[in-house]
Amino acid sequence: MKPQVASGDTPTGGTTTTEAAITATGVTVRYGSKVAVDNVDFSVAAGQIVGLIGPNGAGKTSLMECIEGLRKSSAGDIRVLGVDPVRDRTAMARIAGVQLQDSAYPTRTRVDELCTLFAGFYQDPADPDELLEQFGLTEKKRSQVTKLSGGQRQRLSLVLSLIGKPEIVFLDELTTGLDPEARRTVWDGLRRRNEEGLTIVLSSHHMEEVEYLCDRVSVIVAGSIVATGSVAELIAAHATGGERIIVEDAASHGALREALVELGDGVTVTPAGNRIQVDIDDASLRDRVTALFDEHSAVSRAVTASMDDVYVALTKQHATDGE
Ligand SMILES: Nc1ncnc2c1ncn2[C@@H]1O[C@H](COP(=O)(O)OP(=O)(O)OP(=O)(O)O)[C@@H](O)[C@H]1O
Repeated sequence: MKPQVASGDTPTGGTTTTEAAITATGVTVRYGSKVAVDNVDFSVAAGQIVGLIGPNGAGKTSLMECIEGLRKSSAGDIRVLGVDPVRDRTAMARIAGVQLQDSAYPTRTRVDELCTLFAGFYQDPADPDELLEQFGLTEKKRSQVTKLSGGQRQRLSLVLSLIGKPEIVFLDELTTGLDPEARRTVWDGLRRRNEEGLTIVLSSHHMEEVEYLCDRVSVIVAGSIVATGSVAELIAAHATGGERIIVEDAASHGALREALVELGDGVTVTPAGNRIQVDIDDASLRDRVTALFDEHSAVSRAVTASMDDVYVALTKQHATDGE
């Protein structure tokens, strides 16, 4: 029987199970005495987009490299669509594509030549032109790889990871260095591939990206997965329970800030550039806060909780737990 994995809540409150694309149990990665990944269980259902987030050095790349088969874990068991990624490199190359953080390609080669070279590795490759188009590189087709910008090279490595028509792709910080338009192009291209059945595992430091793309997200801190769920589940469980309001033009609102601080523990006042971030944890103070805004003629806007809040709450909590 194929391994199954819970893939999320159904509208009736139960959970659905689908074929597991990845099952990783008890994965540990040690570098000498350093434990970079500590007895982690991680699973991904086929057809999902799953994100790994966490601070620098948390262990995201180490865990992903083990799942990709590029690194042998110190302990644990990993299967990718039933394949042992370290032992069966040939099967792994057939089913999985990998976009690496620092990809080095022959520098004098042109983009289209490199795509043709990669396509030659596979029996039934994807159409490189279609991929270049999908990820906004058609105009760079005849450019030497060395003449591409960092963001264009990043997109090229994504195209190359998809040329073998993988069933699952691993993307490590995929849009780092991309401008906002290129980022949207990449996200939309990936969504389309996902709709065609591609399973995607990505690590990211961009919470907006995770919110836009991911069906499920795992948060990794100091080598352990500390939370997993959909974006909505994580926000409901871990984002600040109160209300957040942003006040513009902090420079002219010193007195307002002092008055808010005097309200005590139920209100947290945080300077944020030329804005003031006001978190109302005690709802009974809401009217007094509003009255102060009116009194000081402050321009304010409420913001909804996001993955940023989840990230900050969990990394703070687990950094403190670890102390
Ligand atoms: N080859 C290595 N030798 C020794 N230590 C390593 C090696 N690779 C990673 N580490 C250490 O293991 C820990 C986890 O690193 P890893 O690269 O997996 O983290 P990450 O979450 O991907 O970080 P980032 O967000 O910065 O990419 C870090 O403390 C790092 O210094």
